Amino acid sequence: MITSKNLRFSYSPQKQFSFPDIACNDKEALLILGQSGRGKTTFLHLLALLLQPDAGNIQISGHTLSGLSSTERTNIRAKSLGIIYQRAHFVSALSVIDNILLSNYLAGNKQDKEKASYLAEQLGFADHLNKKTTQLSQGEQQRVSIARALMNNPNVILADEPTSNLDDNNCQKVIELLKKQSSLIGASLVVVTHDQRLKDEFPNQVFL
Ligand SMILES: Nc1ncnc2c1ncn2[C@@H]1O[C@H](COP(=O)(O)OP(=O)(O)OP(=O)(O)O)[C@@H](O)[C@H]1O
Repeated sequence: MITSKNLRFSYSPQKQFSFPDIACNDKEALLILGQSGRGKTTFLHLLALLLQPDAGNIQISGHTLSGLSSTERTNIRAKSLGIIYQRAHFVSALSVIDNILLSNYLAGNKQDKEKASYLAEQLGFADHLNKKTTQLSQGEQQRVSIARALMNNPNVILADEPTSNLDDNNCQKVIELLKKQSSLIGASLVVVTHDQRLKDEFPNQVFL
C-alpha cells in the first residue's frame, strides 16, 4: 500500500506544487490524471523517492519514508518499488534480457532468467530477448519497461505515461497487463497520465 499526505514541492519560488493526498491499497490501482505541465512526473518522482518533498510524507506498506539517507532511499527504490519511467532509460550496450535482469542485480537479488522469460512471454516480446533495446519499437520498449519493473515483486508499481506512445490496441493491452501483473504479485499500481483513453479503465482517480 502507498499513501501520501500534504505533499509539497518546489523547483523554485515561482514553481511550487501542493499535491492531493492519495491512498492505494495492495492489488488496487489508482489513476492520476492531469494536463501537461501540471506536475504529474514531479508527483511520481516524489512517490518514487527520486525527489524530496518540502513538506508532507509518504508511507509504503505502513512505513513512513521521511528522514532517510540517500542510500536508504536507493535500497527502498530497488527492492520495494517498480518504476516505469516516461522514457525507458535502458543500458544500450546490454541486450533486452540483461536490461531486465539488471533490476534483480541492483536490488541484490538472484538474477531470475526464468521469470524474465515468463514476463517476456506474458508481455509479448519473448522473440526479442536477445536483441538490443534500440532495435525495439516504442511499444515494445514500453512492455520491456513493465517487465523490468515487475522483476523484484515490488510492493508498489509507479508508471509515468505508460501508454503515451501506443496505439489504441496496444494501449488497451498494456493497461490490462499492468493491472493483471500487479494484482498477481499483490502490488499497488499508481499510473500518472494525460491519456484520456485510460479514464474508463480505473475506478479510482485523482486529478491534478
Ligand atoms: N528540474 C526542473 N526544474 C525546474 N522546473 C521543472 C523541472 N522539472 C519540471 N519542471 C517544471 O515543473 C512543471 C511540472 O513538470 P512535470 O514534468 O512534473 O509535469 P507533467 O504534468 O508530468 O508534464 P508532461 O505531461 O508534459 O510530462 C513544468 O512546468 C516543468 O517545466
